[in-house]
Amino acid sequence: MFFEFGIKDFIDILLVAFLLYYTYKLMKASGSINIFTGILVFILIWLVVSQVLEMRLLGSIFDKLVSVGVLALIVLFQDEIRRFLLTLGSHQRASGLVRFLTGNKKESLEHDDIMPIVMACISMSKQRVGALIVMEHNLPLDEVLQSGEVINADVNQRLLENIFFKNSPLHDGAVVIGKGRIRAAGCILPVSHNLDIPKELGLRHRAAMGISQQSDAHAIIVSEETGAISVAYRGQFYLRLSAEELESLLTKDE
Ligand SMILES: Nc1ncnc2c1ncn2[C@@H]1O[C@H](COP(=O)(O)OP(=O)(O)OP(=O)(O)O)[C@@H](O)[C@H]1O
Repeated sequence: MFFEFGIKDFIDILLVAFLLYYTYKLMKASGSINIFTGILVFILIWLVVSQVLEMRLLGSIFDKLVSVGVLALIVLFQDEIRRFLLTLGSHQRASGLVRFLTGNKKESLEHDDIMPIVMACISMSKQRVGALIVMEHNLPLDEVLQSGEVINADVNQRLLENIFFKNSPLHDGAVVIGKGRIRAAGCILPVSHNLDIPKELGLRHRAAMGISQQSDAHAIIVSEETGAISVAYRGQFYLRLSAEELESLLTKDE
């Protein structure tokens, strides 16, 4: 019997390799790399038992475990799956196509809206005022918005500084900016449990990382301790940014 290997098989293998690599990257970002290794080992044992050794009893037990396991994995990794689909959907070309088909305009901040945010961060950094600002893009952050107080005001440097001023009742939590407006303050973000985050970065940074892993938002952090300005975006930190770096990161059209 000849083993035929065509272009379709090549694409098949390439897609599986891509899927595995992407799953690995997502799991690494969310700190669940050991679970990924465990699943791979389990699949390997399952294949050997049922396909190579053809052990029917053990094979059928493993088959049952796999069908239940798929459901368990969906529940366990709902955030990662959501992020994977989001990344696919918010890829520049894909979202461009969706906007073209639905006739929606891109909801991003204009350069004029970004400057007050950059200026506010620079000013707060100099005064060692801690801040956490989330910039909503294509994925709506309704749950996060509901956890805070509605503001619905123009993006304004002095208002941002006022919100994060130490004695302000709304200084705790995050400000969410979206659709060209300061939408809410005092918002609670999901905290990332990624074990790779350096120990010196506390809860403010973990909260920024959390929302960047679950959405396409930029999360800007001004450290109260060091005054450093950092951004979490798509599960990655950009630490100790200058004003120019912050501006270019926020205006970059992904
Ligand atoms: N889940 C969360 N959602 C929104 N804001 C949060 C969350 N967790 C913490 N914060 C904010 O972060 C503040 C605590 O920051 P903490 O000192 O732990 O962080 P940090 O990353 O070390 O930052 P800093 O360098 O400013 O100290 C809280 O007062 C609160 O305003």
